Amino acid sequence: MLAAALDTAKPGQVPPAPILALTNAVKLRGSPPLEFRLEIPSFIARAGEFIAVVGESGCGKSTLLDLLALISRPSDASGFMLADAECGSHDISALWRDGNERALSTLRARSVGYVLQTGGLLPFLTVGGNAELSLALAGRPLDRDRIRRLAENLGIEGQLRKKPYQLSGGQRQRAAILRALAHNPRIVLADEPTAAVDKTRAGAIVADFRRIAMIERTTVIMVTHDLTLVDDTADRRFGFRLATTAGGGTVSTCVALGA
Ligand SMILES: Nc1ncnc2c1ncn2[C@@H]1O[C@H](COP(=O)(O)OP(=O)(O)OP(=O)(O)O)[C@@H](O)[C@H]1O
Repeated sequence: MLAAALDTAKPGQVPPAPILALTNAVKLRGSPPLEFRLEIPSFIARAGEFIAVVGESGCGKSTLLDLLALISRPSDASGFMLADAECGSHDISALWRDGNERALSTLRARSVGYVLQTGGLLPFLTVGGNAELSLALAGRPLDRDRIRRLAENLGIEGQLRKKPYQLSGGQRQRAAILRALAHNPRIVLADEPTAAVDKTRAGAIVADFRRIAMIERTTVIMVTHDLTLVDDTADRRFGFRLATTAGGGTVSTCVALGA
């Protein structure tokens, strides 16, 4: 795995450059005294890594993903960088500070893919149509060969003409992964992508997801409450350390977990 390769890199070998780096970030939710405060001292992702974010309900996993997806603005951050294939590095803090919604939404569409717990596919489009829409929203030319190849790798090439309601739960999640990868984003954020399927199917889906992302050199950041699901898959893991403030609020600190 990539992390293992990095750990054993010979002196002088340069690890892949970060494509996403968030430093000394804070996100506040709610208001005192029952405020929720998520602290992220350092979250760095490199090309092709599969990173698991693990934690109990309410610890801030979705809050973290929304920050990384450029959907939600950090309350504070000393650094926030996203490297885009087309235009190089972007200072995301500056884009939020300047209210540059246009640049943020372009980056979101081009550089980020999202897999939701229950698929999040548009119900009125076919599986193929959902994937094609990702390319269109990212401003990329239609590439049916790419979509077919990804679908074959995910074992759903026979489902491309079906609508989401005509699929099984596992097929729907595979279709959501197809949609998230279709436009060749640098990063795919997956929020409990296998929550709706049984454990055996979940393991197979995560393994296929990891294999394809590695081929594509796409970074995957996957949220799960089940560490065993990503034990053999993840290059690195992040968790959350929770503390209660005197006023009854919560401080959750996102920390790297040991290998
Ligand atoms: N709009 C809001 N106002 C105030 N607090 C909020 C708001 N939304 C979420 N929170 C609080 O923020 C904390 C983190 O929520 P978040 O959804 O990120 O947790 P999570 O780890 O993804 O949980 P789950 O696994 O249950 O989805 C929770 O304790 C929640 O109560």
